[in-house]
Amino acid sequence: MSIHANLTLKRADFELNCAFELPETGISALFGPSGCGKTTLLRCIAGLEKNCTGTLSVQGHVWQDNNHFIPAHQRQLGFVFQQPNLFAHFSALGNIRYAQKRAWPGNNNKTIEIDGLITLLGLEPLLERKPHTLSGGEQQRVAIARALAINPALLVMDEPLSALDYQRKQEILPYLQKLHKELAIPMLYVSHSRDEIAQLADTLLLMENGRIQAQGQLYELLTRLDLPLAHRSDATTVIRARRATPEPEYCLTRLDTEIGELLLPGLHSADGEFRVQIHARDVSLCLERPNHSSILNILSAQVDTLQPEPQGQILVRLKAGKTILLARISQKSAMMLNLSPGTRLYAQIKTAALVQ
Ligand SMILES: Nc1ncnc2c1ncn2[C@@H]1O[C@H](COP(=O)(O)OP(=O)(O)OP(=O)(O)O)[C@@H](O)[C@H]1O
Repeated sequence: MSIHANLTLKRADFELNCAFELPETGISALFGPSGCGKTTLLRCIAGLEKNCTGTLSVQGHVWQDNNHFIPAHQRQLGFVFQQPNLFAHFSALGNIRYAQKRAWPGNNNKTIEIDGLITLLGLEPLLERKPHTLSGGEQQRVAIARALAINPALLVMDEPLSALDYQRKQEILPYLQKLHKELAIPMLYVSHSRDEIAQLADTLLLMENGRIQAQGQLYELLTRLDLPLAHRSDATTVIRARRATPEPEYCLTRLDTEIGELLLPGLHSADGEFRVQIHARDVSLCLERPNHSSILNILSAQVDTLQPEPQGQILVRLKAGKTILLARISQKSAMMLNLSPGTRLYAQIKTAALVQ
């Protein structure tokens, strides 16, 4: 772990008390209800809250402890806000160069090359344009490049997509996925969107009422029944495919996953990690393998836990090999199938229900 934090901040009507660790690379998502303290925690990390006490070390450098408090401008941190806040009088390239002139010295292979960054974020056609001529998503891509151009030891993003409409979000997400794959920088990403987190995060920090409620691998925390995510109406399992192979004849993609082969609509190609989401409400269960079904994705699984939910529903936590899958079915169905922990069954998921 390269980032260690144990931070406290007391306000008249709010107390932050967060202890956590972040890995050296990858995206850690900070997720929690409105007002739980996510932005306050980021401000503490950035050194913007003078009354924040405790310890924080990033990549071996102490940013604060009982005796030291490194001021904000001396913390090797890149910050991306909800609004891009670009300098209006500079071009896109001017904004990036401005940050580059103030860049921290690199250490070994961790220096970020500006040309590579421009390519990674698809900025070549935009470089000479002024911010007011760019779309919100394009401006945000420039803002991300600017934050990375200072060669940060940690990149923090506070709901970077929240000001964008659905279409612009979909345009920018692949760039964030590329950053995630290609940059060896730890990123802390705040979002209200469970969907964004499922697409981007490796690690999850769940926050509630000023505290870190749980932290761990995204895949595990999404399916833990003692945590709130599994109980939301959009509860989901994220499945990692090792490879995605297009099948043009039916406009489908065959995914080679840890739980077997899955078919996804559309044509995708990937030789490496490729994620799909399976919503609990889209998984149906049967005791015998169906032979005459339109559903193409049929997995062998075993009931791990059953948990009754409101509205006559039941959450079924399934084990498919070593992978956990959630199914939300009616209590009546669970009773008719006589489900209990250990029951062997088949989980069915329509191809159209798989979400990339
Ligand atoms: N400058 C401030 N002065 C006093 N209280 C504040 C200040 N900023 C935020 N708060 C309070 O601190 C608490 C945490 O707010 P914060 O903005 O960190 O939450 P959040 O999880 O980021 O919320 P959201 O998801 O809505 O952005 C809230 O109770 C909020 O009202």
